[in-house]
Amino acid sequence: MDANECNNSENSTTITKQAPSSTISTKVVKLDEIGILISQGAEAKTYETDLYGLKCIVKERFSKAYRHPTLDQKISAKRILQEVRSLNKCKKKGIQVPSLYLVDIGNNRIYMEFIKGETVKHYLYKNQESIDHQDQIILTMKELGKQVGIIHEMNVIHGDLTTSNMLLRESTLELVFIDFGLSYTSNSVEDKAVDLYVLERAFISTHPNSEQLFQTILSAYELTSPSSKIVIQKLNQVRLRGRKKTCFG
Ligand SMILES: Nc1ncnc2c1ncn2[C@@H]1O[C@H](COP(=O)(O)OP(=O)(O)OP(=O)(O)O)[C@@H](O)[C@H]1O
Repeated sequence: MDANECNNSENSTTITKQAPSSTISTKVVKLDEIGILISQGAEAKTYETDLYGLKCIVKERFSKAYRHPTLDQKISAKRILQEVRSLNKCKKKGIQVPSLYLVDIGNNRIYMEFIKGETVKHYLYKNQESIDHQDQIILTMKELGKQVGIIHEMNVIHGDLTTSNMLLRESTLELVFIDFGLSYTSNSVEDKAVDLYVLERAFISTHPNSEQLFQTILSAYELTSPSSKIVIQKLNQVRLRGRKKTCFG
């Protein structure tokens, strides 16, 4: 496969330089032929496939016809590298994210661990009203707040914190963060507060009566570091701005 190999042991990722062109095949394997399309977003298609016998997920960014091809390739490569960087930083800190198997910049693809489980969105839809699941839901919300706090402490902004971008591993019910395609590095309190605001809006718009759940997330977030208190104060300002926008357009 024509790829830049990404060796993701627990602590390191190396993207190796491409082999001399005489030694590699130029045939690009079409993912439609070898995988099952499981999702198509605005920028990428996600497939489930098999890599040397290992079930995996491949995320392929597709080109945008309205962008100049060279610029398009640059933007795609930048986003892929940013996603890879964020995944690695999180992995190193012990945050549950899919392990990286291969990065294929030439074909705008990332191959990663397939997480067997369901999205937090689906889990809450099914169980939010069930008395039997309340303890597990609260545990998951506390874990969510703590993990986002650690992610922010590393100055990683996820960029798309929604309950669709968190999976619960079937075997352990561990929370796994996915989709770092819009992530970036920033130490700005404002950026972290906006990340939380996106999560809050996602909760309010997707899960009815979830104010208490979000409060549980914030309480756990607040405990992660001294600076997280400041982020929550900023969140109040971001909320006010959001309301003004909704009221006055
Ligand atoms: N590592 C994984 N293991 C299992 N399923 C995954 C994995 N990564 C992604 N998925 C599934 O594929 C879907 C889309 O993945 P992802 O969110 O990364 O792509 P996207 O194109 O950026 O999507 P979106 O348009 O929702 O932002 C997820 O909602 C999830 O159901």
